[in-house]
Amino acid sequence: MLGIWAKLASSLASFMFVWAMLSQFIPYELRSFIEKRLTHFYSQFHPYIEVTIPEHSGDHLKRSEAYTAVQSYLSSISSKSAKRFLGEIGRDGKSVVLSMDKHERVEDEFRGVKVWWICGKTATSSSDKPGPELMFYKITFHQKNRDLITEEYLKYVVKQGKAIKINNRQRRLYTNVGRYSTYGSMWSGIPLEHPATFDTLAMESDKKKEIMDDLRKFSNSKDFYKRIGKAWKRGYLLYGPPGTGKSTMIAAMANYLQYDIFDLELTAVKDNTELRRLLIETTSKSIIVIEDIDCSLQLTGQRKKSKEISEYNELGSEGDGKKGADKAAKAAERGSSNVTLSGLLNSIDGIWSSCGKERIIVFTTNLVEELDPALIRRGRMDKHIQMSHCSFQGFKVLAKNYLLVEENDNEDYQGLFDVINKLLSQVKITPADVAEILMPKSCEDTADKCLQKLIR
Ligand SMILES: Nc1ncnc2c1ncn2[C@@H]1O[C@H](COP(=O)(O)OP(=O)(O)OP(=O)(O)O)[C@@H](O)[C@H]1O
Repeated sequence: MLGIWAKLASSLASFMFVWAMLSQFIPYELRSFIEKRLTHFYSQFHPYIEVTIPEHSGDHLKRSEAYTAVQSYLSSISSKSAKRFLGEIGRDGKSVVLSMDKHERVEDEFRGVKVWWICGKTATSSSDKPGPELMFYKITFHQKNRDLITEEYLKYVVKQGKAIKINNRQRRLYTNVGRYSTYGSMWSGIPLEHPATFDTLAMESDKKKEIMDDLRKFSNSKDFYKRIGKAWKRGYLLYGPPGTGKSTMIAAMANYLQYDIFDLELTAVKDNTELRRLLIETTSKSIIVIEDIDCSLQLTGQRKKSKEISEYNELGSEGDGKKGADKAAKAAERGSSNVTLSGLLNSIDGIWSSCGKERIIVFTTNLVEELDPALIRRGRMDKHIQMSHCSFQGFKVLAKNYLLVEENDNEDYQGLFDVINKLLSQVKITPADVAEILMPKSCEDTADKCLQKLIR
């Protein structure tokens, strides 16, 4: 029996070899006609089904989403079973990204059912001559598993592949530059490499957990938003004194969800039309940030503006002088932008209701009570988060970040931590100030000394 199969296999191999040699001399149209007929003939007796996922679907020049998702999925599983790889340097310039080599076969298993993937190239045809070669992935499986594979496995592959792609992609921080770039965009992007995470954020742990749960729930709620007929968006208002970690929180949010950040500088936006265009250009899975919204908009005219300038100048003289002065300058400058409150509200509501992509918008402010209620009403800014002065829990996070010490590491620290705990309940100090004091400035600055300095 084995002998018959061996003979069959060897004749098939010889046939394939001869065909490969001969086919080079056969005109393209005739060759593809014969190949189609042979494939049809072969499929009559073959109990396996093949599904091809081409690089491009239809006339689109962009790679199809299914193709790139399959590619990411297969790169992740092929490291286990493929024998040959194509290696490429990743976008970060350091990591090596492996993908399947041409004609490499990769086996996968789904609920006990085996499938085989192959990566190949095919020549496209235009009316008179062969077109460029295009890549494809082909999956082969037994026909008895048709429903499982086409209805469940392929969806699973695309979902997994998209998640892998998002995790691997280099996230970016975009700012609006006030003019068009060479690509015709008003946004200019750089890699987002802010290291802040919720672990390093000084804040009470239950408050952190509540925000993380809210973010996760939002990003997993595509179907929910579709069902209730609302745009897939969520607004956060972060308010509190300067130096309490509002910008740090935004970076932690982006790192947690693997989103890009679009930092919108409203004072650089000419008018409402330009604002609308900027918002339309933002991509899915992004956080649109308007920092210091109170300084960015012409809310109630000149009188208010001059009041703000003096308030920020006072803020500047209290502590973080540069920031206070910056904000005063911003408040003075904003008269040059013609963006109006109603323009902002219409742009935000308009863009979000018309596209099905997930977006978070964050406003930050030091003066929440000054904001127009329409701007921050629930439904627009769904979650209001107060960033407050440093609590004992927040201090413990900073001590761990900056000095690598914890309360019960030894008795000395325990004593110092107790004093700090008591002091923090009486003194208002921002996490930024605590961080600055805890930061060792020389080799002599031991953890003990930095903690003593904070107490003083
Ligand atoms: N809650 C925090 N957790 C960890 N680090 C913090 C926190 N708050 C402030 N810091 C530190 O202080 C610096 C300034 O903080 P950040 O810019 O996030 O404050 P902010 O509230 O956005 O200030 P502003 O309102 O002036 O923009 C940060 O670089 C960070 O090192």
